[in-house]
Amino acid sequence: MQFSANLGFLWKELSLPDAIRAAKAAGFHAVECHFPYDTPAAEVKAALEETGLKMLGLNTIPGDVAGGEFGLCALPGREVDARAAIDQAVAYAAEIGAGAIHVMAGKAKGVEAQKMFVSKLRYACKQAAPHGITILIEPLNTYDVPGYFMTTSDHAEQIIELVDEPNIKLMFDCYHMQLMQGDLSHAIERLLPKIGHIQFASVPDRGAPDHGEVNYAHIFKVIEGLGYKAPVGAEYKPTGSTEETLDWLKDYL
Ligand SMILES: O=C(O)C(=O)[C@H](O)CO
Ligand SMILES: [Mg+2]
Repeated sequence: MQFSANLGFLWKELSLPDAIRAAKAAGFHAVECHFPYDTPAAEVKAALEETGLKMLGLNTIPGDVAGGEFGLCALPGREVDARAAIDQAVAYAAEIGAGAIHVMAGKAKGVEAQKMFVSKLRYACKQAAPHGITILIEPLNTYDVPGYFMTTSDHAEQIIELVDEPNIKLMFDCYHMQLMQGDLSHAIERLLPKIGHIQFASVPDRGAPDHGEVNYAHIFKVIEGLGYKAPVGAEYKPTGSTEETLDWLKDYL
C-alpha cells in the first residue's frame, strides 16, 4: 500500500513547501492538497522536485466560505466564476505536474445546477486533457456540508455518465461514503473502474484511521486485494501534531 498526505489537513501549520518536506520525512509516497493558490506554483514545484514526491491533486477554489459557499461549479448563474476557477486550477496543476483536479460543485440543487455542473465538468475535462490531468468529482456528506450538490456515489456515477469524457473520475472518500451509505468494501469493488482517487479518515470524528467505526486495516487490504496501486489519501484532521498521529503509517513503510 502507498499513501498520500493530504496537506489541506496534515501539517496545516506549515507552509505548503515545508509540509511537502514533512510528508517526505514521515515516509508518505505522495502528497495532495486542497487550495494551494496562495503559494507560488514555482515554490511548490521546487519542493516536489527536491523530495521526489508527486502532487496527486488539488481543488478548484471554494468561493466565499465565510459566506457559506463550498465550490462554484454547479451554481447556476456563476458561469464566469466557475470557468475562472477551473482555468486557475488547470494552470496551477499543469505547472506543478499535479495528476488531478477536484472540481468542487458547491451548494445547490435541481435541474439547473445539474446542467451547470455537467457543462463545467465537460469544460474542465477538455482543458485538463492536454496536460494529462484527471478531473475528479467527490460526493460530500450532509453533516459537514449541508446542501452540497452531490452527496452519494449513485449521483456521482450519473454525473460521470452525463459528462461522458475519458478523463472524469470519482473521488471515493471513505469518510464521506461511510457517513452517507456504508458498505465500503462492496462499494470500492463495484466502483473501482470509475475511481480516480481514494481518501480516508476515521468515522465519525475525521481523525487518524486507527479508531472509529471503520476498520481501515481491513479496507486497505480490500483496496490492495483489488490491485489498486495508486497512493491512497490520508485526509484527516490531526489532534495535536501530525507526527503524533502517524503510528498507523508505520505498519506500511
Ligand atoms: O472534504 C473533502 O473530503 C475533500 O476532499 C475536498 O477536497 C474538500 O475539501
Ligand atoms: Mg475528501
